[in-house]
Amino acid sequence: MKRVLVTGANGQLGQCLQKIAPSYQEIEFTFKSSKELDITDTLSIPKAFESQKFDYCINGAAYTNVEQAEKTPELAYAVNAEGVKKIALACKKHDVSLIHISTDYVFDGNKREPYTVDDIPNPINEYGKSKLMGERYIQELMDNYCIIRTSWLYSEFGNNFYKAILDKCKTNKVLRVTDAQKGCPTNANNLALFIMDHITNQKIKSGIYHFTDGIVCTWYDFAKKILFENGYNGKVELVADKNYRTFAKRPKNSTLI
Ligand SMILES: NC(=O)C1=CN([C@@H]2O[C@H](COP(=O)(O)OP(=O)(O)OC[C@H]3O[C@@H](n4cnc5c(N)ncnc54)[C@H](OP(=O)(O)O)[C@@H]3O)[C@@H](O)[C@H]2O)C=CC1
Ligand SMILES: Cc1cn([C@H]2C[C@H](O)[C@@H](COP(=O)(O)OP(=O)(O)O[C@H]3O[C@@H](C)C(=O)[C@@H](O)[C@H]3O)O2)c(=O)[nH]c1=O
Repeated sequence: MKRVLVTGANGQLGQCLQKIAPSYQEIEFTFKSSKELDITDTLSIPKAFESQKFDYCINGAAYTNVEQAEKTPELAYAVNAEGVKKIALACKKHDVSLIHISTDYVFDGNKREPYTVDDIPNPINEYGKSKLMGERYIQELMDNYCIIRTSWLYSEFGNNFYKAILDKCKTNKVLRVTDAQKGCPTNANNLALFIMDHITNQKIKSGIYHFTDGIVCTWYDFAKKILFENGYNGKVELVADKNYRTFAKRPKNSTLI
């Protein structure tokens, strides 16, 4: 019987993991929401790790609001960098293997081809910088870890671009979506399965991995697909808008391979 602790359990990935957990009878999951285990809180971390011996910790806890991170970066760093450091130290102390999720936004987007794990990160926004700092802490402190970079997550859970576009379709006749960035939309349910495959088969060694669903497109292309899948074609007009205004800079190309 393997024991797995999941942080950030009520987030998008956390809920995908909760959905598939019953099909892993040989694994005992402990799901902790942000209220039950705050990864920035030096007291709540030891409490969780001392409550029982875990084999794995899946860190689904993160500050993921890319726009807000520009305005209050200290909150993003507290969770994505210092919080991750605290989790890494606890995992090391209790001999727990850490599965941590990182992002395509650690890259600057200037490369024309897809980014490999050997490419050097150079984030251009505060969210990406804070996530890279989290990665670096894990690499410095731990031997037994797996950092999985993924991108453009969507699912039936949490907040994501797919749901934002669907919400807008309910009220807007015209949608403006940028075609100035390309990347790989990834179903968070597939990421959850990939993580569980790692745990059940112990196939991959410590290090950094890239996981996506493999299809490269722009946000505009993705929005087009979302409209099509949900019967909004012809009902809502989709306009490609290179100049869609945002607070945070985003990489032009954050395709992962
Ligand atoms: N969403 C995406 O498109 C992508 C996400 N990723 C990465 O994948 C991982 C999962 O993302 P996703 O599930 O979409 O993110 P969500 O924002 O949906 O979930 C993150 C969870 O972390 C929790 N959390 C925030 N702060 C803390 C804290 N201090 N202590 C404990 N929990 C906390 C949140 O709780 P609360 O709601 O209470 O704040 C939330 O439940 C993250 O590491 C993210 O950086 C990578 C690429 C793409
Ligand atoms: C909702 C919307 C967004 N956009 C633009 C804004 C932005 O440039 C791009 C993406 O929009 P969002 O702000 O929803 O997505 P964003 O928060 O940038 O998504 C990112 O989240 C973090 C957590 C990650 O790790 C990344 O992989 C990525 O998924 O699309 C439009 O052009 N029109 C719209 O109607």
